[in-house]
Amino acid sequence: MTLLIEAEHLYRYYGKQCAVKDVSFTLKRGEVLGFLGPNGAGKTTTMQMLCGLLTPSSGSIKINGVDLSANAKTAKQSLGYLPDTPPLYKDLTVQEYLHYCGQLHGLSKTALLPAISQAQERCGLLEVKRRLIGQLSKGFQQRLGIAQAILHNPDVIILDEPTVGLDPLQIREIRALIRELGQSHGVILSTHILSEVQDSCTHVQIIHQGQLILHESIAGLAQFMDTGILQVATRLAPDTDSLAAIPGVLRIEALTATHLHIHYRLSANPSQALTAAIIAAGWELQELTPLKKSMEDIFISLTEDKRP
Ligand SMILES: Nc1ncnc2c1ncn2[C@@H]1O[C@H](COP(=O)(O)OP(=O)(O)OP(=O)(O)O)[C@@H](O)[C@H]1O
Repeated sequence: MTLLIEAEHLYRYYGKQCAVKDVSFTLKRGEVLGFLGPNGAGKTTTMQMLCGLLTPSSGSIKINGVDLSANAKTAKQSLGYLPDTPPLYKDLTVQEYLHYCGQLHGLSKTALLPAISQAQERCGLLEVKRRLIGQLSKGFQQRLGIAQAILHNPDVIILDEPTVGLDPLQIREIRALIRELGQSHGVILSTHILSEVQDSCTHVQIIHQGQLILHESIAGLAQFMDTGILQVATRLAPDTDSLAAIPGVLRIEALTATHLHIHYRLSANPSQALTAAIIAAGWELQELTPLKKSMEDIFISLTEDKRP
């Protein structure tokens, strides 16, 4: 299967400042890659290089197997881009605007109308297609921004902060749309919102001071979320010495006589043995939950580790 994006050893200098350092990654169809990083980390610079708006100082980008610098026009046909501020003309109707965008994308006359209808349908715009863009809510304007990005049915969709400024209901709708797009395309979205990555993405990538410090599947993030602590509650006070003797248990932190934090070796999770021991002793188990780090905790620990 052809990779939709192959970015290899990307560097970008602004004068002497190196904004992006040796960034390499790939994107496949069916992946939604969340691109995270603190302010000034290099997200926009990287996204603009991927879209062909900024030339890398060195390194190479292939879009759907086509080299972006050698064959920009062909490579860009596989790309749809939503900048952080959608390029909308407020005096046009939704239909007129998409017509104009379709012409810019080079769609033929016969392809144009079906493409507009399909994009409107996918983005939930059919009910407002005759309305002036300036009169639409921010949520509908954002959907329209996405519609112009997918109008020519590109393989790769790049979305810069797609949910900024939307209300919670609109955010939920746009995230559902992104997940749906991810099933048949490859999507990259940049965001500051960590929950957005867990909610909409299949993969996450964190950039810090120009360098990638994490590229993981959302499933693979589980290993970073383990704290090695079980939260245990019982109705009757257990004998902590006998629990501490169970293989895998490192130490027991008693919050109260019946609420414990049991620290364990990650390679030997003692949940089953603890459950069995507590039940057998008649201490009445009420809770046994692994404590997990949040995305925020992971993000902070990864970026703090790399501070100069
Ligand atoms: N045109 C430019 N000229 C000089 N320096 C720039 C330019 N654009 C970006 N930079 C610098 O490059 C670094 C990376 O910026 P970039 O905009 O890519 O980061 P970002 O992760 O998108 O940040 P934000 O989340 O704040 O948008 C920053 O230090 C920024 O000041």
